[in-house]
Amino acid sequence: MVSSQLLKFVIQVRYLKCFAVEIQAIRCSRLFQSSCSCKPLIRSDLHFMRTYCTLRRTKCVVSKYMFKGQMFRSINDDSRSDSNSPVYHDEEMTFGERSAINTSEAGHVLSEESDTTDSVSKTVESSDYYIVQNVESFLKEMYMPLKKGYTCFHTVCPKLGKLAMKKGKQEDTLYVNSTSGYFYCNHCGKSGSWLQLKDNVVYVKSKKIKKNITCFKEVKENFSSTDLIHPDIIKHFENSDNFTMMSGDTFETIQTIFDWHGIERTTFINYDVRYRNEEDKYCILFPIYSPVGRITAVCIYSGLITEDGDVKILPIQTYPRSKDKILPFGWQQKSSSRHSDNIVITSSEANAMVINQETGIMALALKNLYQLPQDVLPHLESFNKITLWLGTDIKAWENTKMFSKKLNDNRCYIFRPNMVKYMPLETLQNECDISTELDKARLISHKAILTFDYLKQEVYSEFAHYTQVAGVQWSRYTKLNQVLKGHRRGELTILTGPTGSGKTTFMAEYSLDLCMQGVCTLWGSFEISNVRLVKIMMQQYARKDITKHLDDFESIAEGFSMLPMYFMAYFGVEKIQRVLEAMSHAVYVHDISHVVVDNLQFMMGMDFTEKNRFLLQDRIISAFRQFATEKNCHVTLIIHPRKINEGEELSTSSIFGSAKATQEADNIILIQDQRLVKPSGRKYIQIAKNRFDGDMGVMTLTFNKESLTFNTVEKKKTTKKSDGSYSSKDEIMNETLGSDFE
Ligand SMILES: Nc1ncnc2c1ncn2[C@@H]1O[C@H](COP(=O)(O)OP(=O)(O)OP(=O)(O)O)[C@@H](O)[C@H]1O
Repeated sequence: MVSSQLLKFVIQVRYLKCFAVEIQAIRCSRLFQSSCSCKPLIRSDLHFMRTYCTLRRTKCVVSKYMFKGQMFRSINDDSRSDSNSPVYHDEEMTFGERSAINTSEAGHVLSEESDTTDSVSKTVESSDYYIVQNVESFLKEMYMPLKKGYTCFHTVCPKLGKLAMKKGKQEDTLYVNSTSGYFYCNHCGKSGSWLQLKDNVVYVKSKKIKKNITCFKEVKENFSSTDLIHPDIIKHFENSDNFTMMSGDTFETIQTIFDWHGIERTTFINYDVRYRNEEDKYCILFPIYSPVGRITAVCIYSGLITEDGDVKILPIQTYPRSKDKILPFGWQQKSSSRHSDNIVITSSEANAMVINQETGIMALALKNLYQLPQDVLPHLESFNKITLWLGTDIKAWENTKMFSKKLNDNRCYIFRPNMVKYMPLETLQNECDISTELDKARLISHKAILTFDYLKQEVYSEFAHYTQVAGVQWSRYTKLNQVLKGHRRGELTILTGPTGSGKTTFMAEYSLDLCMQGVCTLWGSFEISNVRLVKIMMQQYARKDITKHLDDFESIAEGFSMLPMYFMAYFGVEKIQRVLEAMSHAVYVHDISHVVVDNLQFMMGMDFTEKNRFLLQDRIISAFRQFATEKNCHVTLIIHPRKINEGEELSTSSIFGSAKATQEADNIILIQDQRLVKPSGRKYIQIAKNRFDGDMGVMTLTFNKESLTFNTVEKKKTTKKSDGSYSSKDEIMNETLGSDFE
């Protein structure tokens, strides 16, 4: 809500010395509290601007039009300088701001829709992550002391006086993430975005007497807005008992059901784990504390022994059910840890407890193994050694590399594939020493030249886990798995098809399928609004027409909101630079591993000539290619095909632009739609390029109009005719082409 109220104004600033004219755009939510239109400026606002300019050693001239509550066009922008109509600074506009202006100015229907989208999904705001490059200079300009940590700058709460600034005690530290600008203040317990930080620092610094100011007034407290425990947690805890009350038999049964042999009863007690008996079902409640010792969630394991003597484990439930990221388990041991600068990050509550029980080292268990929330980074700043023990397979290795980068490679100790055979609990159960295993972890090497010995284990692991190396498998498109083998990080996929052939609809389900298996996805839907896209995806997610099942909307929305699916807050033509910035931001903050851009033509803007448009497209494709490789993130681009003759099938050369797109892509997917020329014509997906192993093929789809989903059609396999066509209409055919693919 606050961010939607953020409106921007432009002030003209004249430097005293050189009289050069500069535009300074400042955001300040305090100045504009009304939702869509600006309130006239008042005296204190002017005072604020004066202070800001004094601090920046600049002179401020406020246009009289500001008092009418209008925003002004930049005087540097000749084409706009004489107009009085509202304008926004493209690169500093948040989604909320832009929606407001779009609705009023251009008639785009974004603002209303964005709220609906937000209720079921997460929108990656354009915030001003690009300004984050200026974190350091901004803090210096504000005369804030500065120390560079592993992931954050350490400064001091702006409310504190000079003495505290000098002392820089840990309890007064303000952490500012050096990549995203996200902040956490130890003194106020508040956390928020870079914009909120900037806004508040300027505001607080403008006040001479700071005693009565509420620092970060409009910012919520970290991890929980109140001291109150969520009713869901209370409800579950009320009906539960401490492990001290548990009989020996029950303890043994629980150990058998969940295979927790080796974890001592005192360990459960130390972690304040509770249990509850529901008829023959045992529920174990793990409280999830915040780093500041506040209970934020409860994670419930349930299981039973059936009459046949089989163990049945039920799905793990976490309450409160919220789309906010769940913090890692294990902060409750922060104060009692025997190694204050050493921590292990692992994969489950049991593993975290075993590490702590056996070594005294604090261990955290990530709730989602594919996401490391940036909220925890400031709280990990004090640890000089972080050991990542996330798993023993290729997927865990990929996540380990990603998290190590995020946490700072210089302090992360990791297990390369095959360095450890077991996870901590299994290690204990196999009577191996946890400390000895932990000692095997190594820093990620930065050497430019590597020996074969160094790579050997990794290479072995790639051979040994061939299916995992092939990537995440689709659950709805098993045929796609046969051809593409899986969805891998770091690749570029191009999807093209005739206009209206269902590119967006197909890609929505394709990405949703992956996302439901933990592939964190970012959608850049420039062609259709996020609301329309989410509507399509929700139908596909629920596999039914929601208009006919409106009563189910809430439960479908709840499930959908749990998916790691994010949306770029852009619509229509957008600058490639901004899109790449949003993508980088999302990769860092939300650990995105799949970005979908629909479609490339919207990145090209309008001001290109026939001559340079191929050049422009080539540059854009190169930029996405580079992004995919550098960030180890899969990018899928939807591109319109060039005009083809009626009835002609698409091929790799039908992709709009020069040959660059097809060269850069790892995978090319074509939607062939012969229904456009004859009513009985078929529609199918053709894999026209597959760099991973060269297999190509076609997959016929049937469309379910109710749920907007595609079903693959399985029919008899037939052979390819000499003219290259297929003798059967519906089949999947693989043909190995070898590796001469470029
Ligand atoms: N296989 C199909 N059979 C019939 N209708 C389909 C099929 N696939 C998609 N549609 C419908 O066709 C319409 C257009 O689909 P979609 O927007 O996905 O196409 P597109 O190729 O992305 O369009 P554009 O060329 O405008 O980008 C939608 O209403 C969708 O529900």
